Amino acid sequence: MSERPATATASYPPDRPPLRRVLRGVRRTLAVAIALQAAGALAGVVPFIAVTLIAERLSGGTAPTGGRLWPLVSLACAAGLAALILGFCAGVVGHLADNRMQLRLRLDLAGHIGRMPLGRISAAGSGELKSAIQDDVSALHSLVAHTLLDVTTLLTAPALALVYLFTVDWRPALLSVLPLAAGVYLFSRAMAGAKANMAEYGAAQGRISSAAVEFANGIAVVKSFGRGRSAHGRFLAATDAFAEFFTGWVRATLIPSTAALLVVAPVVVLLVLVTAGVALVAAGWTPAADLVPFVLLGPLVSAPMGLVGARMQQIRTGQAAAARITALLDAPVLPEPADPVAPADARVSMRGVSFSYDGRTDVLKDIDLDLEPGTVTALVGPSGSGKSTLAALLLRFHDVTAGTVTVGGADVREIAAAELYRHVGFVLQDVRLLRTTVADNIRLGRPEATDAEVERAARAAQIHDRITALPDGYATVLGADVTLSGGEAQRLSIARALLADTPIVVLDEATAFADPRSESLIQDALSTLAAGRTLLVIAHRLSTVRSADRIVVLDGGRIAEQGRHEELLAATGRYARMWHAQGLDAAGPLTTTTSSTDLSAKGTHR
Ligand SMILES: Nc1ncnc2c1ncn2[C@@H]1O[C@H](COP(=O)(O)OP(=O)(O)OP(=O)(O)O)[C@@H](O)[C@H]1O
Repeated sequence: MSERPATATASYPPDRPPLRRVLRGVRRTLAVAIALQAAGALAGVVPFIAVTLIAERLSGGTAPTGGRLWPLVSLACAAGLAALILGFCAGVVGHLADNRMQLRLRLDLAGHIGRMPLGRISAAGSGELKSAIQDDVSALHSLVAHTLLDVTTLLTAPALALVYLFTVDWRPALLSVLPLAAGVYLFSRAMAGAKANMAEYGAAQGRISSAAVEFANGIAVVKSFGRGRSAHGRFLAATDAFAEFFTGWVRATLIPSTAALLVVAPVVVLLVLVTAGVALVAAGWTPAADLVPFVLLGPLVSAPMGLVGARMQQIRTGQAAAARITALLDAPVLPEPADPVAPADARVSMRGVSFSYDGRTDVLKDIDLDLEPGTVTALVGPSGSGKSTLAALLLRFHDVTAGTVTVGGADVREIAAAELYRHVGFVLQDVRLLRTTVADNIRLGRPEATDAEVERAARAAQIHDRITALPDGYATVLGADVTLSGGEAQRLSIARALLADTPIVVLDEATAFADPRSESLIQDALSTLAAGRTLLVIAHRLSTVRSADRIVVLDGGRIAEQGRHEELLAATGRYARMWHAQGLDAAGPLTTTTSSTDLSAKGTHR
């Protein structure tokens, strides 16, 4: 990642239109493809011209000789062959440009996403990122490899045919322009308001897909409350609204667009030219022999117009994809320090820390907090009080809006990312497992770890027995061969953190989804992980953190109180109220039946 340019954004000048920006670096190759395509399209018209000349000579009254015709036949064949070869070469060069563009865009997107704040990446979700890297880049394929070349043909071949016809006789030449002019007029009427309608079309499609996702995600919950039938109400409303909008749009454009296609259809153009041409010949304005080129070449002038609508649609789709890609490439990245410093120890300190997601409302305000090496600090507080956000700042998922977060005396913004994650590890609720072997999943934080070290970490995390029961043990590929339960995945992520052996660990203590046995295994694994490390734990159940070295109570983004469990209980403040509200007494759980093992119970702290 560090070998890539300082920022991908710098190489995508923001003042240029998105399409120009994504085509950066392949514009010359693309220009060559377009030139080849134009030459091929022009060569493709030559056989028609040659045939009209042959017809002229055959009908000229004098007996044609082979010597006068063969050069034209040869010219027609050679031009036809050249058109094929040039068209093929244009296609190859266009696809080469497209390949290079796709590869570069995907690398740039991957590199850029790698440098974006992790918090922003989690918020975007895998769907948005996948659709930019995969779908939008693929949408540009049609544009670059096909549409631009097709448009070149649509513009060049009719132009040459028209120029030739004007050199023959301007009167019928003017006639052959008429269907094209009528087609352009009708087509522009059909396209009136297309921009606004396309925007509404995209928005309506978006509403359908979000309603569909919501429907699919929520169906289990909604059905379990016996409201299965109403679950798809929003989805149906979105599809109905879309159908209504689309029908209205089609109704308004159906007549002009059908008429546009009709007037440029080759058979219609032919009939118009023959009728008007015969009238011109009958009036003595045009020699009869001159009609041949018009009959042969006239349809070539207008027929491509029929393809314009589809090609314009592809261009719009490509432009929209380019806009989404450049918007992602413009998303701010976390700046990497120019002169990185290394943390001296496992001490964490926050001073005057405030943070805002939207730049308006602070979700953390003026936080001062110290985590002493080898101690357990629990973050507690109501939902939305800022616990996860505070932990995310230590992991540098986001940068603080004000104040500083230091690790071992160094500001996290001054520590190189790789160095920071050698010091700070995490086990979060939402465990992400890679589609690779169990062993490689555990090795993520220390790729050079031996098999024995991987197994030792797995044993300590209480997951070894489960792994050996998998079809290929540690070589089992997750996701493909087998899927782990939530509790198992969390123990595997604890094994990962144990192997990475970072002196500081951020832990989102979440065992709510686990059954009592799994929870007790997780608690044992967490206790092993906690031993000797600086631990910041987001605690949802106070019973698990009562022997933490310090409990910090967050409320509304501020530290409301902090201290040891007994001190906070004695203070009869917010913590004491939360403790009692969870059905606990001074000694521990009153009503919970889950494990009483707590995070610091087994730990021998450094
Ligand atoms: N990615 C985000 N974008 C915008 N606002 C966010 C984002 N994540 C959290 N928030 C907001 O920040 C505030 C603090 O949220 P946070 O998740 O840190 O609280 P929490 O104490 O961890 O809550 P919980 O216990 O429910 O997980 C909340 O108001 C939340 O809505």
